[in-house]
Amino acid sequence: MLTVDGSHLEGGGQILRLAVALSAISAEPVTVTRIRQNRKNPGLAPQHIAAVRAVAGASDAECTGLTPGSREISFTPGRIRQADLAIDPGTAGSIPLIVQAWLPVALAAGGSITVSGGTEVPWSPTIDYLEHVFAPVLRRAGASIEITVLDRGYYPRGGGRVRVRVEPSRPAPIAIPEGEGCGIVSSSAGLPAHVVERQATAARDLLNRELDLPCTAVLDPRGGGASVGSSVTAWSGAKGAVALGRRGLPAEEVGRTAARELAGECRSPGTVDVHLADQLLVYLALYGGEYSTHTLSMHAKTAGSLLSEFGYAIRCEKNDIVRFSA
Ligand SMILES: Nc1ncnc2c1ncn2[C@@H]1O[C@H](COP(=O)(O)OP(=O)(O)OP(=O)(O)O)[C@@H](O)[C@H]1O
Repeated sequence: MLTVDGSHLEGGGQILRLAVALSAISAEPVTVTRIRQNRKNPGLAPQHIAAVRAVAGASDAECTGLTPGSREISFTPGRIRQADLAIDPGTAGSIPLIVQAWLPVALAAGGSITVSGGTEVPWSPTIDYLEHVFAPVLRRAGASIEITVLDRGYYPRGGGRVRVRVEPSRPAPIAIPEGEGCGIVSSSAGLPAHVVERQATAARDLLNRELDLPCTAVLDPRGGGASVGSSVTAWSGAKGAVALGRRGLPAEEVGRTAARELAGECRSPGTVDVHLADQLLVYLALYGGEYSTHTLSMHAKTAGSLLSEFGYAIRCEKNDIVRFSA
């Protein structure tokens, strides 16, 4: 039984999600203590519980301590099995983060998950980032991952629903393709149709000016669902950037924020953006390969040290560029 300290100031939820996924994959029971201890709202939030339940469903695990506010859980995995799961945190908890907890486990045996909650949530990848930045790296390595957005759900109301289906696969080592051009998804719900157009135009204009790359934009305006909100996700190759709308923020500014961040990522050294760098580490550990980014983030450090606690070795060389390999 491994004991993992979940009290890091940054990446508290990440430690928990990754710890249970690694427990399931390595068949090593784990206790996570002092969960998000130094946060304003310490302990488990509904989205963390949902992520643990998703991993437990894919690995027939027994858990204790899975209640809101709990500071300690134990997770005893069974056998990874093909399962079709439905997970609903009952809040606008991030669907992409719940899916990311489940995915490395589910890839071993295949299966599906339908998750309710938020497709666009602050401090989290958007669902478009999952589809266009994160998943393509794994698909290129041989994973079969199908993501269907049934409803978008914007923070704080949520109400989104996403189904992800994977085939059993053992992907080849991670290798990052060169980006050719850029893509944009501009989305909204419960707002006038011109919002998605203005967001996309502002993002495309800035990217054309700054990067001189051909740019295609997809507009996804939806009528009244449970939530009101908007987002822009922009990407080139395995570098992406997201921005969320909010009341009082001009639509153009949402588009420019995502585009500016993407332009910055594209001008920086490395093959993936700083967020994808931490999200891919578990796959690097499982399948081997290499990639690089410009900054060693706290999230990447945290994921790297957790992987080594489970016996997975990742090499990280840091010069003017940060290279990860395994
Ligand atoms: N703008 C972004 N684009 C892509 N990925 C992002 C972005 N912002 C955050 N992420 C990713 O989301 C994850 C956030 O993990 P973290 O543990 O901080 O969140 P959390 O589960 O909400 O934790 P806590 O609830 O303790 O704050 C990280 O993998 C990070 O790379």
